[in-house]
Order: sequence, then C-alpha cells, then structure tokens
Amino acid sequence: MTVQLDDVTVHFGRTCALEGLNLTVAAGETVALLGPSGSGKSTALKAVAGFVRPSRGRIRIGGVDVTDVPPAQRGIGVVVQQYALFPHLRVADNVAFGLRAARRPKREVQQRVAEMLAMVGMEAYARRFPRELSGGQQQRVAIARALAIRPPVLLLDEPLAALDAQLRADMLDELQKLRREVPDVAIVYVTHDQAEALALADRIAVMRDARLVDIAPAAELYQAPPSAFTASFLGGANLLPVEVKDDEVTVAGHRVPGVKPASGDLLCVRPHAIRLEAGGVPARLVGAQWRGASYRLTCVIDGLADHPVHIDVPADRDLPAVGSVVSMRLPSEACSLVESR
Ligand SMILES: Nc1ncnc2c1ncn2[C@@H]1O[C@H](COP(=O)(O)OP(=O)(O)OP(=O)(O)O)[C@@H](O)[C@H]1O
Repeated sequence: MTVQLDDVTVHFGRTCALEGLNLTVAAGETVALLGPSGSGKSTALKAVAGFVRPSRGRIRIGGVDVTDVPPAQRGIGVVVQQYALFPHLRVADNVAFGLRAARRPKREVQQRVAEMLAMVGMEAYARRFPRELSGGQQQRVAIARALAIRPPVLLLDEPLAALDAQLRADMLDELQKLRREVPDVAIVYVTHDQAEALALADRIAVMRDARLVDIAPAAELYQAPPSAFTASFLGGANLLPVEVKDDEVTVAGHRVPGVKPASGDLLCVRPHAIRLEAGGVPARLVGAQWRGASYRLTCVIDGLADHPVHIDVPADRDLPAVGSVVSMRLPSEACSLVESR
C-alpha cells in the first residue's frame, strides 16, 4: 500500500520539528529519510506511525486518511533503534504479540511466528528472553515482530544505530535480503548514515532543518546531487567555486573541459573520481592519509586555499611527495554543477 504525506507539519511547543513534508512511498518501495541529527526524520516517521499528531497536513495509507487513527489501528510495523522488545516475554511471544492482540487463531499464530523467526534466522532462539540475546539478535526479533502482522507499511528508525560496525554491515546484508522477501511492503527507513541509505533505498529523501531538501533515486542523488548540502552529506563531495562564462567552466582560472554549463556556482566532484594525470588543474599536495586500501590526499589550488580538494587514490599507487605540485584531472562525466543553497 502507498504511504502518502501531504504537507505534514509537526510542532513540539515552539519547535517546528517538521515543516510541510510532502512524500509518497509506493508499495514495494524503500525510501530512506537521510539527514543530520535534529533534521526531523524521526518526527516524520512518528507522524506516519501515529505517535505524534501533525499540527497541519494529512497522512494516507492505501488512500485512506489515517491522520486521526490511533497507532495500533494503523496496522503498521515499526522498528526503532533501541529494539524495544518486551523484556518479560520470550522471543516467540514477542513475535506473537501483535497477532494475539489481533485475536488470530492459535495455530495461525504458531505458524506465523515460526515463519518469521526462520526469515530472520532466529528459530533456535524462540525460547530465550531478550536479555539473553545480542544487540543484533534483538534487532532481528524486533523486525520479525514488526512483520508478523503482515503490515503493508514498515517503518524503521535507525535500526542499526546501536550495533557495532561489523554487526551493522551484516545486518545491512540481512535487511537487503528481507526487502526481497516482502516485495509489496512500503518501507520508510530513517538514518543519518549515507552508506545505509545508498545500500537499501530506492529513493533517498534528504532532510535538513525540518524540511525536505532533495528527493530522488539513490544513484541519481549520488551522481548528480541537486544541492551542495546533498552533495556533501551524501558521499562527501568536493565543492569548488566555479565561473561559468561563454559555455566554459573554470576553477580558479583553469578550464575544466566537458562540464556542461548549468545553473550552479559550485563544481561537485567525488574524491574517488579525480585523476592525478597531466593536463589537469594544478594543485599543491598538502597531506596524504593512509586508509588501508586507499590514500586520502588533500590538495590546494592556488587562490582556493579555503577549498581543499580531497582525492582518493588506491594505496598500491606511487604517491607524489607531499609539498609537490600535482595535476588533477576532473573527468567531465564525474562533474556536475550545483547550487550553493
Ligand atoms: N518530543 C519532543 N519534544 C520536543 N522537541 C522534540 C521532540 N521530539 C523531537 N523534538 C525536536 O524536533 C526536532 C526534530 O527532531 P527529530 O527527532 O525528528 O530529528 P532527527 O532528524 O530524527 O534526529 P536524530 O537523528 O538525532 O534522531 C529537533 O529539534 C528535536 O529536538
């Protein structure tokens, strides 16, 4: 079922936590709400879940206006950061909770619980209490519980935030698999982690200061970000001031051939896309940081000291000496112009 937010605005006292959000998530689609802390992502999700009441706007699920419907009657699956399992219930009873509340027949409950635990690889833990599980296992159970009622909509609020890096990567794999297992569910995924958003989302909605800044398919947003904020938040792009004159784009007086002149006063280019090759923009190499498989180089273009350029190069390559002048080729296909808004 489709989730639709029309002009949804939420105030907490004098704080406007969400301002006029318009967003539609189709059945089978995953939309990530991505943004820094306090940008309104969780508030948007809570409004859909029914945990907060919008001061303006409407929320529809499958075309039905649910703005005034209590959370439990919206039939939505919700998973939050802190697992939030019932501590006094065993794993199987946690997963069965929503089904029992809906008075499903005992047999169906048993079968569905087994199915759900199998889906998240937790069959062997059915009799355990939440405190006897690791963080990742608890989160799997929370997902099984949320999906047990076959919700048409699944809301995930930073579900991996409390896990350590390795477990996060594993759970990300599992969430990708899970998406394929529930092909008709509309998923809203709140995160401040761009890697999670890129790995999971069909579309990414970038939030800032209670507003939606940009929304587009994940690849499009990464390759051609419409705004400087999105460019730097999603992938740490280099943003260099440019001059556009007579169809020519120049950076500190150096021509960057092939870049399509468009509206925008900043040239956006990703650190991994820049090549150290002759015929490019000259810059002084001022730093090299080893990152295992690659080096992160920092270069400064004469006249643009405030805009150090980051370049990622494979670690097996010979590096120029720090302090020397290098030539940075900015491949046109990896460059785009963005607005500094
Ligand atoms: N219950 C509340 N009472 C008062 N203010 C709140 C409440 N919940 C959120 N806010 C405020 O609303 C704004 C948006 O908060 P929200 O939790 O939606 O942000 P977020 O983008 O999800 O951030 P985070 O990633 O830190 O969770 C913030 O300024 C926050 O302080």
